[in-house]
Amino acid sequence: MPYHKCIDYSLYLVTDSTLVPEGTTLLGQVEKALQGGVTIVQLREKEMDTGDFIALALQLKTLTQQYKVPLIINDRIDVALAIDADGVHIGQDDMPLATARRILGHGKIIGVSVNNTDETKAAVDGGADYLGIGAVWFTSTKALKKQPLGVEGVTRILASMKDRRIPSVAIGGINLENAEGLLMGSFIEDDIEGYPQRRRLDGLAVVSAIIASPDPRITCDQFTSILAATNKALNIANRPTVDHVLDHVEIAVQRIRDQTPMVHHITNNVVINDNANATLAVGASPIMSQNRVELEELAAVNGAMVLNMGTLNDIDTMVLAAQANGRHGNPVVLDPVGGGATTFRKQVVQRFLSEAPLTIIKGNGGEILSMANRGGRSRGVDSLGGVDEENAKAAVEALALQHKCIVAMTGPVDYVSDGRRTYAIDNGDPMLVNITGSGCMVTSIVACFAAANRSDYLLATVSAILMVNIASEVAMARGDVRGPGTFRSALIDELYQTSLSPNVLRDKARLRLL
Ligand SMILES: Cc1ncc(COP(=O)(O)OP(=O)(O)O)c(N)n1
Ligand SMILES: Cc1nc(C(=O)O)sc1CCOP(=O)(O)O
Repeated sequence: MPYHKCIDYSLYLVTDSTLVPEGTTLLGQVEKALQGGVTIVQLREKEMDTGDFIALALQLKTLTQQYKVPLIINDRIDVALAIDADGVHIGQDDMPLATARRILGHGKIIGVSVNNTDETKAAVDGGADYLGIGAVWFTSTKALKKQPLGVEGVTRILASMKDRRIPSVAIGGINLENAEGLLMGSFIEDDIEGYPQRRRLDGLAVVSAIIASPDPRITCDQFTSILAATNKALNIANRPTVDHVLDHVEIAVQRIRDQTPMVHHITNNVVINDNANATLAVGASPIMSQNRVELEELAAVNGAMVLNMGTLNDIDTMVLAAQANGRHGNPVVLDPVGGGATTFRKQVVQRFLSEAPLTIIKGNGGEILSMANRGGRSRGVDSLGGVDEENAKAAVEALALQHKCIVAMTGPVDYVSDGRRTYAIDNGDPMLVNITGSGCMVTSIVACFAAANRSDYLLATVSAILMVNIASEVAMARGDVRGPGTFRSALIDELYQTSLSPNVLRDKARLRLL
């Protein structure tokens, strides 16, 4: 099953088949590393013929998919395309980033090697998904063209991404002895335009210390413990700041408009027209088919899938459609409408959780609390009663960790989490509760953002919810809005591509990192 989740760069294995110990194989070493907690794998083969490279990459893809870990291909975009890998890593002497992006599109991860602040700026401005900062230290794995950076040089590069930060891993000479010093030593804290910024490496990229280890599982266990201990010591866990998220909203909106992803909805009869219009308004393309015959074909061209439980007709088709989208690597968004209201609906939710590859679950307070077994009252499809922040945070985090997906709980305050990072969004006009299906509209827009922003589904979800909420505030402030009827039309207007500029979003956003 393809990878659907947020990218965890924390323990990044870069392979080298020339370094595997005698009596072992590359695939065997990678499997042990995966068992030990590697979170992302890059296939790096410098001397292999294309045919052999593709054959090995396919085998590795089968393996990484079993562990739900993304597979990146070093340098070779042709190989990445041939095996439909999750992305590529390119160096300064490889294909230019803009060309790679044009070929691969925005659905794939592109990492770029950087060794100084100019390269860093160019990679960030050029739309890289992550940076490989190196070399930190001398290494016998590769002949270096530039002087190693040391911890100080890595820190300088991290600090240079002052107001635009993208995930960053360090590479070169990293082992169990120096990893902690690197993570602790390159941590920086500063204050940018009133926002406290904490920055640290998002991960360690390691070749020889893992691939040449007599037991990669134990080695990776030890790296994982070091990463956890430093996270605890620094009291952070790869949490992008509010400022970074706001930067991302601008990019995320633009990506939908550039890509016009198709979003397949199996949604409820009450909201189908509004869902389609909201999808169109943000720049995506809706298709509302419920017909099983065409679902595989649709999944091949879709950008994302919405499963909305409101009127629940053909549940088998919903599961099959989600699975088809999963096979094609499309994010699947579940809206468990009324999920806690009846025994039947609770059973359907359980079926989706076990059989559908869910990327994002978006529900109201009652639905999410019910799924997290923390109470949750519903009347029909409406949520009853308020949810205090502590309980909301605990519920979204627990559910996200349990199901390895993004969870969003919408209400007067919206909470979005991947289990490690949780955001609260205080925007949104109260008039939203007076139009039926406003929550379903949010789900459609979450799917649009997820379709076009696959490298970080948490940020995609936060961006989507912010956009709808701010659009509701802008709509309500208009002189021509007199009640729910005019508000509904105004909301679609404000979601429409040209009306809600990134600057308006940035000015109005009330977002908190919990
Ligand atoms: C995560 C990561 N960072 C840096 C590199 C180095 O890539 P590149 O500069 O292309 O050099 P080669 O790997 O091709 O020798 C990397 N591979 N991975
Ligand atoms: C592949 C690679 N790239 C580097 C860079 O500086 O960009 S250093 C490097 C090799 C890292 O190997 P090891 O973990 O065995 O030291």
